[in-house]
Amino acid sequence: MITTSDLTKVYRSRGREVTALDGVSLHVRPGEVYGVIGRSGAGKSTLIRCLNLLERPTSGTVTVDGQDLTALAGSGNRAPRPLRLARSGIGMIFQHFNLLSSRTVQGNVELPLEILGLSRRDRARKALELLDLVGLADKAGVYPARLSGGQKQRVGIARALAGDPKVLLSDEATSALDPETTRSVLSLLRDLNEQLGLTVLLITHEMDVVKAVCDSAALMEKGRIVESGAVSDLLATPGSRLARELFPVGGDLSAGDRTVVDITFHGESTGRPVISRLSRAYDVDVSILGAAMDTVGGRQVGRMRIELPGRAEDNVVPIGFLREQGLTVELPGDPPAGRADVVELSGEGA
Ligand SMILES: Nc1ncnc2c1ncn2[C@@H]1O[C@H](COP(=O)(O)OP(=O)(O)OP(=O)(O)O)[C@@H](O)[C@H]1O
Repeated sequence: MITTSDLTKVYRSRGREVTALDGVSLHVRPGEVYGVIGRSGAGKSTLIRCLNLLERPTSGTVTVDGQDLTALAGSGNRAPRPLRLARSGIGMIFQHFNLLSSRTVQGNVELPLEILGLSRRDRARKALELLDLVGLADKAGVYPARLSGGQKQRVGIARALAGDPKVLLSDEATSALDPETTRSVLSLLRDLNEQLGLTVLLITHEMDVVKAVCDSAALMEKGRIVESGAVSDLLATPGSRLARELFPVGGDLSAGDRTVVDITFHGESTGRPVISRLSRAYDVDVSILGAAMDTVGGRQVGRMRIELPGRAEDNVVPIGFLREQGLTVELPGDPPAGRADVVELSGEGA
């Protein structure tokens, strides 16, 4: 649904060049919620602004729903009509909501419908439908100043859906909200994704957002995507940084004649008594250093850090047993062998 190919953006100001995007190739499948995560300055905002041509990339292409947006002339808010039309298929929500304080809630949602040229009656009907969809039907006549942050973001979402977009871009949409409101806005995004088949690309600096709602994720650093893939694949991949950050296992690495093993349980393996079987089968004392269960991307996942007596070479057979049980097994003391610079774990079509 969204594909970028070798996207670069170089800013030039006061004789200095900043490469904000450095060859970003991204593939977001129709109907998925895709999170781009990275620290401040990684290039996330630049990426999202290049996706809808609010900024023109220096090179590379952006295709949304089969249309190459970079082939259309212009950029920014005052772009020529073909780009503005293409953009009506892409909704966007913002960290600080960007509502007009002089208009009521309904007036804010009607704004893009006015630009699309709908009659007063059709605008009102559509705006009320959208407000109902986001749970704010009773706030149509209220001004934004009287709304909570979560309600303002719901208005932002209703407004973003006015042009019946297939794609919704979210620029840190929950960063200004408290944890509970964040959860309810993310759950609304997930509902809209499921009900309307909406493809959602969100940028965030919070791992919890990715954990709560994303099917796929990409880690961005210094303008580059350094790792990407379906969250469930990432969790099953030894050495994945995203997996480690999404789901830190806890427990210190101990030194000496011991082997520390990180295990990820997912799918059917979460219910099996694997550790007691391991202990019985190999007559080995297993120490549990840290463990947690959580829901990631709507699926239950468990992580555990255990310690076995003896060095790694002495534990090849018990470790093999764990792998045979369908678990992802990592030896966190070892550097990941032969890892490529960029890890791409997406399934077909990526
Ligand atoms: N208009 C601009 N002119 C010059 N440099 C810019 C401009 N916009 C962004 N940059 C630079 O590009 C780099 C990426 O910035 P960007 O805002 O995309 O990162 P980010 O990951 O979204 O971070 P944040 O969450 O802090 O906004 C930074 O070094 C930033 O200073």
